[in-house]
Amino acid sequence: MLAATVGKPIQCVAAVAYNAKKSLSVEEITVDPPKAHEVRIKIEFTAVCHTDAYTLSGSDPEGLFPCILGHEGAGIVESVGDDVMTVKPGDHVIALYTAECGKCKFCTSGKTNLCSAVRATQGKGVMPDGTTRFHNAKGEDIYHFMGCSTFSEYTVVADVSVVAIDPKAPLDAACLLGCGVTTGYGAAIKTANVQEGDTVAVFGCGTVGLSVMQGAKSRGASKIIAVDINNKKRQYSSNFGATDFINPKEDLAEDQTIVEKLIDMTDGGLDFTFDCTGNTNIMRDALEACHKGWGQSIIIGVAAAGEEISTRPFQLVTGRVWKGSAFGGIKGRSEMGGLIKDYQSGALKVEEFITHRRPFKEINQAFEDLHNGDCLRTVLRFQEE
Ligand SMILES: NC(=O)C1=CN([C@@H]2O[C@H](COP(=O)(O)OP(=O)(O)OC[C@H]3O[C@@H](n4cnc5c(N)ncnc54)[C@H](OP(=O)(O)O)[C@@H]3O)[C@@H](O)[C@H]2O)C=CC1
Ligand SMILES: N[C@@H](CCC(=O)N[C@@H](CSC=O)C(=O)NCC(=O)O)C(=O)O
Ligand SMILES: [Zn+2]
Ligand SMILES: [Zn+2]
Repeated sequence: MLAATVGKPIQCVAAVAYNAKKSLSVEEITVDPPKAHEVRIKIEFTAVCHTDAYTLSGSDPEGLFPCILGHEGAGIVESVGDDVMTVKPGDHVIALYTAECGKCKFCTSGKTNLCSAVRATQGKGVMPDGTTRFHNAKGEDIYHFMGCSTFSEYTVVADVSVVAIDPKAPLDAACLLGCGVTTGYGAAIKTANVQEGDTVAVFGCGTVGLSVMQGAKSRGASKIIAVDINNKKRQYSSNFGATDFINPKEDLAEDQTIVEKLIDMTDGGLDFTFDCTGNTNIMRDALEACHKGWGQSIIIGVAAAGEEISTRPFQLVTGRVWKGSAFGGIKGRSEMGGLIKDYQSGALKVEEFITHRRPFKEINQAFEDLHNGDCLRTVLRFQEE
């Protein structure tokens, strides 16, 4: 049965980021109906990813204000615009910040999960027609974010930016597949394509890094070394498959660098390293800890505007490879079903990342949770209990 709201604007709660470095304003906004090739979703659960905090910090060159942040969200389709063929009202869905149109040069290349269909307008905070579906009580426009804007009870996304999932999958866990878990797991099993016996080091043991570890473990990596400056991440790392944990602030001999320590531990360096911190000095360490001749370092962390990476070109001349990974190299619409199945079969841990739960109105505390060291993900619920 169609909702009574179909074709009409909806008033609902959202968290608006009016300025960088300021708390979000939890307020009532208006969400316009979806236009052609657009989908309006009732978000049930959303989590806060480190990238939301990064954009709110003002360090994102694409950050626009006022906007509605959030890109780890799951919910139920309320209505669809004309010509939407892939989802229908009532479908359980995950919003996708990496679209998949299936038709563009990128999608048809077979070489990447990046898609160009809506990326340009997505980066400008608007829908593909150049306008926004969000307005505040003063009638002012509010920008979209990463094509998702899940910090709103209702959001509108492009039809290429949403995937329907098995309705039996709990949406509070499924929302984490919208970014963190998929990103790390995919980086290990797709971008790096870790093989049995490989040695792996993961810098940064948040949701993304821990998900890399579980991907590497699923492939039978012989050594998975977790590196983090926060000792609270030691136990989490072990839970997600790490064989070793190093805190560079405590576990290095005098005058020993983390690179030297890792090379010592692995007979010359690692087959794969992953940066999951966004720190460009760590990215260099991660590359230089790779084995001469074949080691590959995958950059996942997002660095602030103006930051640059550097190393001696000799590091690459002698066979180390520097790569990046967005959304784990996963194609959201064609591959999410497989991840949901892995989660349902118990092969992929997802719920285990939910360390905190809060009602949506506590979203600002959820950003604080993120910086408190013991939080992997805070899941926010829209439904009052
Ligand atoms: N490429 C992509 O598609 C995606 C990229 N990202 C990016 O990935 C990164 C990780 O995200 P997420 O897991 O959510 O973030 P978290 O903040 O949860 O995890 C980062 C971890 O790195 C640790 N850390 C910070 N500095 C260092 C250091 N110098 N050495 C070792 N460890 C360090 C942090 O410790 P502490 O607890 O003390 O802060 C924390 O445990 C972010 O930069 C995020 O923006 C996220 C999703 C997708
Ligand atoms: N606007 C940012 C882009 C930061 C970035 O690299 N984002 C990742 C996803 S981070 C998710 O939590 C990504 O997928 N990048 C590919 C893309 O097309 O954006 C900046 O400019 O720094
Ligand atoms: Zn994210
Ligand atoms: Zn495409």
